Amino acid sequence: MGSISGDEINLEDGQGEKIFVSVRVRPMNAKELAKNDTSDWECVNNNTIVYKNASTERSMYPNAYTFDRVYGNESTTREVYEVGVKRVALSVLNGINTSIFAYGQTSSGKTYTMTGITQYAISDIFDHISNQIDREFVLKFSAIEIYNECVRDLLSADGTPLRLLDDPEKGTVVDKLTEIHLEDWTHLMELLAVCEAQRKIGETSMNEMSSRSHQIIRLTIESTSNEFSVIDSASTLTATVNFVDLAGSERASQTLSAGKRLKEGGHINRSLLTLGTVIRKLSKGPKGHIPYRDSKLTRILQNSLGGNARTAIICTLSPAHTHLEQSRNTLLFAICAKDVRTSAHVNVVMSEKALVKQLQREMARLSNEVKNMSASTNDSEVKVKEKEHKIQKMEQEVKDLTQERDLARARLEEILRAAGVDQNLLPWIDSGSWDGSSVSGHLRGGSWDGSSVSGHLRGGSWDGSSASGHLRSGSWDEHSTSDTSDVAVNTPLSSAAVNIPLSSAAVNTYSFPKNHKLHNPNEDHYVFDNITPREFMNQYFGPDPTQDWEKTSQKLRGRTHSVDSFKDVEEGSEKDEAKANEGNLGNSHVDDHSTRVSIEDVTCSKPPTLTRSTSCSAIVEGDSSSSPVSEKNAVVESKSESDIKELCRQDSQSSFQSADEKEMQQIDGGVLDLSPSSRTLEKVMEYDLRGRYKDNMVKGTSKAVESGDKMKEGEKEWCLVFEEQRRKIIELWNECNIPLLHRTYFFLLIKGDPSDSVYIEVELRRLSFLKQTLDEVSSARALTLERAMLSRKLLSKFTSSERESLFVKWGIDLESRNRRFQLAQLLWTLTDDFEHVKESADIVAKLVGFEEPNTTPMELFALSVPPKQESQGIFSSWRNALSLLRY
Ligand SMILES: Nc1ncnc2c1ncn2[C@@H]1O[C@H](COP(=O)(O)OP(=O)(O)OP(=O)(O)O)[C@@H](O)[C@H]1O
Repeated sequence: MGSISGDEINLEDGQGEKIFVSVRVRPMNAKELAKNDTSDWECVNNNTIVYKNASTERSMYPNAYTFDRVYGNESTTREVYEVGVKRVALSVLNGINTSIFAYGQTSSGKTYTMTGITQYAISDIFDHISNQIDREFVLKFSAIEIYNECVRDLLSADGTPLRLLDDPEKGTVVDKLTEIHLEDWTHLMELLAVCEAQRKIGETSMNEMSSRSHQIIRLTIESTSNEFSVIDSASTLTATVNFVDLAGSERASQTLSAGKRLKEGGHINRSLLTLGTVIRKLSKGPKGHIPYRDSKLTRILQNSLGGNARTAIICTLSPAHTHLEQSRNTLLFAICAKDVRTSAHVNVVMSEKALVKQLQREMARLSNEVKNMSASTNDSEVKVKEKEHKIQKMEQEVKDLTQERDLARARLEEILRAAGVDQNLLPWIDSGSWDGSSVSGHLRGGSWDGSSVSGHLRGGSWDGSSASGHLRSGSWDEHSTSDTSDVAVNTPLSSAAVNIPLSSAAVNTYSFPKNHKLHNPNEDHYVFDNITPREFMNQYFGPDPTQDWEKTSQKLRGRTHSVDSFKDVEEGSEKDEAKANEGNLGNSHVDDHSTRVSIEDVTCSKPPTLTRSTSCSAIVEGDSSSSPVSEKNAVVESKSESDIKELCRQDSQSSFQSADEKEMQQIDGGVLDLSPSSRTLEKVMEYDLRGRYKDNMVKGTSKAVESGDKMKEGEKEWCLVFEEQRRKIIELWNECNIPLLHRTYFFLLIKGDPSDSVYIEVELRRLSFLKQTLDEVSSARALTLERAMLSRKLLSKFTSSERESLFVKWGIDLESRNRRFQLAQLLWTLTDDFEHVKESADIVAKLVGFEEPNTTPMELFALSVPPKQESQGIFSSWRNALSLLRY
């Protein structure tokens, strides 16, 4: 792939690469001018900014500061982007992780600058991609904010704080972060609007739209060559670009903060202080303790600051004398940042698709060489022997390659099948596969010089001698249960890199298969195509995470026991998150403590222990302390235990594959793992259960007949009830995606004895509660998107002049997309009837005029109006709300 900018930065200077630091001074704003404040700073050339009033005061601070670039108050964001920042940002296209930050005091212009920079950079990325015909690109978009030391997913309606996990290869990763396959510019604008609407902003006396959180927008770019003629190009490059808009440092006295704003300010200042300390220490060299872990911000940005990333920092200043101290602090930060070095390198990931193609190509080449050797006949006897020896070695190599190729292919097919991709579209289906054995025939008769093979292989990033070894020792091997689909060529890997969902990846990733033609997610499509919000979310945001009951319930608990490769490194503050998390749950979904305990029982993934009741029936025990029957322990018959062990083994083997696909494999008798599918197991269990249950019945009946007795009416009834309850349980298990392990235990141990009724009822209650919770979470998620899309639709009901006068009435800045979007959402919330939209708009206009100390109109509105209800008109609720507010 060609370089995207002429002036490439040299990555190999031995000491790493310096952060590109620029300073931008914004113009004086209306408030500063009204107070007759003076402007303190002047950019005397492209690199130096000086303090203008040096002669009037004696100060310990320097008066002139030099940086990679400085921009005066007349500069445009385009200029700031074009010089330096662009080069750093676009390195992502060459497989280098990059980060662009804006740092500065509140109201100094960080959001103003970063909004433009983000759009210019992504626009250039799109342009570059559209001009590349020899590589295929996959873009994934994600966004978070760090608010009051909690990490939130800006693309999810669920405000639950996300956890940070330490991954040995990727560093700190945000657990369960939504990642969306980015389609085009319109899609990007939609996503940025959703982020803007979701981001916490608030009014302070210094900035009426002050960002109260740090925002990180992340774009991951993977590119794979279409052509596989050169070994290097068979690899996938994958890298991320972060656009970081930090919250501004602030002084409570200046921002006149109190209450909520003061608390936010405290968190903001603390994390910026840690960022400052990290930068200061890094500027003295990477040795010694760097306190990355002291704040979520520095943990997340660790790679961008001292690790594998190319970084640019734009420090923004207010020129006003009132802010002199803050401006000097910003410049001191910038001075330290100048000396920080990162060690960016190209991230190459070899996807299995590339690997299969590469192996195939290599085998074809060997085949040709063998043919050529066969053609040569005038060799001496010694030389013929030598060649025969080489040929034997090569035969072995060919066998190895065949095996590796087949394994890589099988693995890829497995992944594609899981993603629902039509396998007929796979590139190698039609191409004649090369059969190693037929080559042996050629080899025997001819002569051959194998030296060129290893020479060729070693020339690339992949080397023939290590090909099979690399595969075996890499992150993938035939029996691996790892869900990583790629083989690393250079470490570290920046992300899993095939464009298909991997069932249990660290992030909640969804991207569309290459052949999937995605419609533009525009609101017309959504509003008029009778598509439900849930379908819409699934289509555009990927599979609903709430379908995965385990993950969701773990999220609800704020803690996980999952056995993934990450090390859980949560600290005190994250315990708070978990608490907050539970608090949320308590407010929204959970009515009583006992129910929450129940759900924990069901969701606990630590290996259950078996207990049996005195009635010889048993239950699954997730957490013995919370089980009402845990004291009644007894040993389960050994036969069942071995059954269970076997089932557990199969369950763990089956974690990657869906029930359907395994069943398919079983039927096909294919090359893949043939362990029984969960569905098959379920059938076995049903059969088992029915068998035992029927056995009991038959025995009971025959006994009854023998004794001339009739089966008691109560027993018959119980049998019917049991049958019905069992059916319901299976239904709920399927709906809540309950793991096979739990199902297995349950049905091995509950045999239909009347004394089991209590356990069955407990199971039913737990499942019903779980189902209800999952439904609520997923509809809340759908609702946010629905609002976002519909609000735009509603605004489009107005002519442009109507819209303008509406915005004027609403008292909002026409340029402020964020405000407009929020108000449009508001508008949508208060009407479910398009006829009333204009009337509603007037009411919004009134509401926006409503002032109350410490409460924004939006907050008031959120408090007073219930969420959209389906049949009952929200319009009347709105009117009621308004009358409550004495309008
Ligand atoms: N270079 C500039 N030219 C013109 N206006 C600017 C410039 N920089 C900032 N502004 C204006 O100054 C105001 C504050 O800017 P902005 O919200 O970007 O500050 P911020 O640093 O992000 O503040 P906070 O940290 O409080 O979020 C906005 O109204 C913005 O339009």
